[in-house]
Amino acid sequence: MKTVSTLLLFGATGDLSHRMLLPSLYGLHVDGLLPADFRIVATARSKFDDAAFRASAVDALKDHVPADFFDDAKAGEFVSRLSYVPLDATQRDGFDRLAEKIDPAGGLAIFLSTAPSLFKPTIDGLASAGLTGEDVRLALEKPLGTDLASSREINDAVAAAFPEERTFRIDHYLGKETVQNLLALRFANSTFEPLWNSAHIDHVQITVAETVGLEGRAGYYDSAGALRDMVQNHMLQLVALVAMEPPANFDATSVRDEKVKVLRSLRAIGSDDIATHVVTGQYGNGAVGDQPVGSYTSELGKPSSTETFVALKAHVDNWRWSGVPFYLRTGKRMAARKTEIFIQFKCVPHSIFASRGARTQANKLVISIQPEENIRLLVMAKTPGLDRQGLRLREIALDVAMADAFADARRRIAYERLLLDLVEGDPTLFVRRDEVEAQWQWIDDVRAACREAGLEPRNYGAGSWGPSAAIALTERDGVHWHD
Ligand SMILES: NC(=O)C1=CN([C@@H]2O[C@H](COP(=O)(O)OP(=O)(O)OC[C@H]3O[C@@H](n4cnc5c(N)ncnc54)[C@H](OP(=O)(O)O)[C@@H]3O)[C@@H](O)[C@H]2O)C=CC1
Ligand SMILES: O=C1O[C@H](COP(=O)(O)O)[C@@H](O)[C@H](O)[C@H]1O
Repeated sequence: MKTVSTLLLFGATGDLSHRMLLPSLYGLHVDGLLPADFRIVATARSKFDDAAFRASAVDALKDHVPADFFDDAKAGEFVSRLSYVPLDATQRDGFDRLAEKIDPAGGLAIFLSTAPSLFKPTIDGLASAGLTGEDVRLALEKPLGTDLASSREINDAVAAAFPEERTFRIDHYLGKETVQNLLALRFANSTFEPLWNSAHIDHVQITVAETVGLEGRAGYYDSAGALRDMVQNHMLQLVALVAMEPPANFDATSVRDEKVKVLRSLRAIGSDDIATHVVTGQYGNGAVGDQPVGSYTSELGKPSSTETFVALKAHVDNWRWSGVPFYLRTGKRMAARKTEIFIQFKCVPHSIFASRGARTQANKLVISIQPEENIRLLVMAKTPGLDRQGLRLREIALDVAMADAFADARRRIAYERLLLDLVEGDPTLFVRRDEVEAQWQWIDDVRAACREAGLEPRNYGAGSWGPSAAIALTERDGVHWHD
């Protein structure tokens, strides 16, 4: 696919645009990665002219770009690429005016950073203004539906104007450097892959813990909950990357073909499994660090049974992963911000050191995605000495901090990579329709089973690691969460 010369940004005045998209585009501009003639046409309902929107974009950059990366002159150059067209996406008449701002010959990437309820009217408006031709590609932000049925409706509306190869579904976790590094770790090294299976791996843990609460998104979050907000998309993508077979190439079809096989192999959780496989929670009063924090319902301002935490035991039912539990947990207002993949290997089959009184522990691989980005392999080593009182072994860490290993590389916002791939037409790090639908299928089954079993969120103190039942979920298998 060719590089396009225009980005059309819907929802340009919104939070995501201000915090992530404009700063990412600025980063690409500063690094010289945008074509010289590249233009960004921004749109939303608010009444700005070009100059006023550019001024608001500079303000957003000042607020959200790290101070040592913000530069007045560069920001001025960057915003000269921007123009603004006020438009209500639910009204067809504004789209022709929008089309006049766009050079069709250079190709167009459209980014919908708006509520999903606007996707269909927006696509209809784009089609009526001739903005869906073969040089046009469309990127969509999550949430892509609230269940499989609504996700299919969105996908059908998109497919009516944009074929799959021109549809770019965002999961911003795929834009994170350390998430991509998981693929490098697995498939650019010969060390791990022979061990990456049920013969050598005891279990996998994936944790996405956040310290933040609702952050001004109460309406959306209360209707979604942790299972749909985080597990349906980001966490299942992490599961797919950990569990997939080696793709033949690092290209969109090969990678996504392998991911979808994993997603389709997830074992459905039924209502009889709920007690042993799912724990949900909602935070009560507590403290994150030394900051007192009110309960979810006090933040929300009304009673709610929405889960702000979920822990699950999942299985990938295929040859490679038979019998290996994948423990997943995510929550708001937890003790620390931590996104981590933890691989627990099996113990050595026989310890030659046991007769000398030494205990061995199984190896562990800890892939920290954020806020620290590092890879740590925990292995056994002999404690130095003459062993007069018996031989002692100790767990030591082979530790690589990405920030040290790649000290000269700027840490980028995930959206920088995704926006550049959109502009250049590389869909490898975007989610294909069959993946999204397989993810929804599994989540719909979990939700139906939770309803049938009458599962209610348990209370956990803000600033903790979730309800104690989440600890029991793994402990009954003899497994401890890696905190
Ligand atoms: N913020 C975040 O961190 C994340 C957001 N998302 C998703 O991305 C999408 C955007 O999120 P966010 O920026 O936070 O939302 P906001 O509510 O902050 O922004 C919504 C944007 O849509 C515009 N808009 C609303 N109604 C219309 C309309 N009828 N026609 C044209 N434009 C309209 C608004 O501008 P105006 O009022 O001027 O029209 C604004 O620019 C949402 O679906 C959200 O769930 C996903 C992941 C993270
Ligand atoms: O998509 C979402 O992700 C964020 C967490 O993203 P991260 O990059 O900070 O890990 C989450 O806070 C939000 O609720 C969810 O919608």
